[in-house]
Amino acid sequence: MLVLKFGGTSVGSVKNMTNVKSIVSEGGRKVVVLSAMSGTTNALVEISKTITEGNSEEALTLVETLYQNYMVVVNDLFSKQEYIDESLQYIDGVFSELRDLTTQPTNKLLYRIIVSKGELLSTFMFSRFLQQDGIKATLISAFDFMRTDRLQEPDSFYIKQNLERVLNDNLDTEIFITQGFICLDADGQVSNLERGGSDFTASIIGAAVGAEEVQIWTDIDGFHNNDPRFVHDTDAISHLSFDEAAELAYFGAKILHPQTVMPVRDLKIPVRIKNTMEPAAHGTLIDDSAEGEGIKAIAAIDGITAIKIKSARMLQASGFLKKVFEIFEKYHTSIDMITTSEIAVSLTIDDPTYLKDIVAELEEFSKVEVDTHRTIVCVVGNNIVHHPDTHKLFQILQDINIRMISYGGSNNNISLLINTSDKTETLQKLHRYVFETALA
Ligand SMILES: Nc1ncnc2c1ncn2[C@@H]1O[C@H](COP(=O)(O)OP(=O)(O)O)[C@@H](O)[C@H]1O
Ligand SMILES: N[C@@H](CC(=O)OP(=O)(O)O)C(=O)O
Repeated sequence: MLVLKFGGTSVGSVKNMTNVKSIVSEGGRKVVVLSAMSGTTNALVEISKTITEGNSEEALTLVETLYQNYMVVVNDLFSKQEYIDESLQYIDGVFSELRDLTTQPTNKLLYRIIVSKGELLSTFMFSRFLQQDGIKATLISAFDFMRTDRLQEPDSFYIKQNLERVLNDNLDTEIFITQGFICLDADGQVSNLERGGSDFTASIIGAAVGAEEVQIWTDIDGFHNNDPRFVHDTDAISHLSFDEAAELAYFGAKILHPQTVMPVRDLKIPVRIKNTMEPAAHGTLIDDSAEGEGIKAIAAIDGITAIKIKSARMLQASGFLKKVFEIFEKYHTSIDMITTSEIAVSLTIDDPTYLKDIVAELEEFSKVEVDTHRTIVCVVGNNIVHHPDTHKLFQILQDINIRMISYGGSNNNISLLINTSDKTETLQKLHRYVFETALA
């Protein structure tokens, strides 16, 4: 069994959906996980935000604009009248629900119901697109098996049991199509795996069915050695270990959802990143073997807040860090980077939801400084901490104001905290140096 996930761009046009059709119609039994058509989830988030702001008239206008886009897609996608009629009926149902929702009182559930519609629309239309060509494909609802527990983690036992049941109900099916991103929560309410979560859906399914491989099909020829949105001349990496891929994804490589590697790592199920527009390209293989020395890739994550906690009480006192960490734990806020001196500790968080509460509690026993708009740049490679030339990175960045350095936490990762305004320059300088010297 294979699991293939196609992202927003891959299902974002008739041309790309035609590529996806030819990719999925080859080979054996598979589960195909689809995202919403590109732009749809953003539009749904905007609709939900507009409703929350109390502007239901504007929300209705946004719903109508999106509806018109789908009318065009149906006309382009289908040639046979029965498929046009069936799709129009489905789309009309979804959009009449969205119109009703524009006047409902807002809450988290309303948002989740609204954003779930993108994947429901794309999977419905793609399954009918295959059927129009006589390709047998069964649409299965993620709501029938994909569920999170009280800690909002995937409920792997529930998922395995229910997915097996759904697959066994359709023993003669070769191609299953399902929605990425969406799921039910522990109370059985509509929920999701957070933005970009379809990759995570694919690896959760891969683990549940014991897949041979999980394939992430996207709009680029693999995991690149730097962020192509900020640096020219980046190259696809042919191989990454699970650890390397996880670090890069966690520290901002948008191509992979940060949690994707988690469900498959222990089961040693490889993840392959492929380009829907260029299926013959090698792509990137992610598995449990580490190979080569030197820097493999650079990534950056914005929206980081740095917190410096200074206290005379820290001097030669044990238990100070415990006290600090307990506050972050209390507010379910995870810490990304940390450096300490004898009288101060600096750390970073990427979720500032509870920043005010955290600072208030820290100020009860220390002096606190907060810096927002920071970026973590992360350099990843096999055993780079021990590479004799690694220190030269800091010479290259002598004009950049580096606020924190994390070196030696793992052998494979060096992280630097910089001002977000210096991000592009930092990525470009590192790229030029690293990939044109012996460090690569
Ligand atoms: N290191 C990287 N390698 C490849 N792509 C990257 C990297 N960092 C950022 N990206 C961006 O990620 C995009 C693909 O991710 P995403 O938009 O989530 O795809 P999809 O819609 O297929 O899920 C690429 O088009 C590229 O601009
Ligand atoms: N549609 C969702 C889930 C997703 O994973 O999308 P994509 O695969 O296009 O990044 C989102 O936009 O967040």
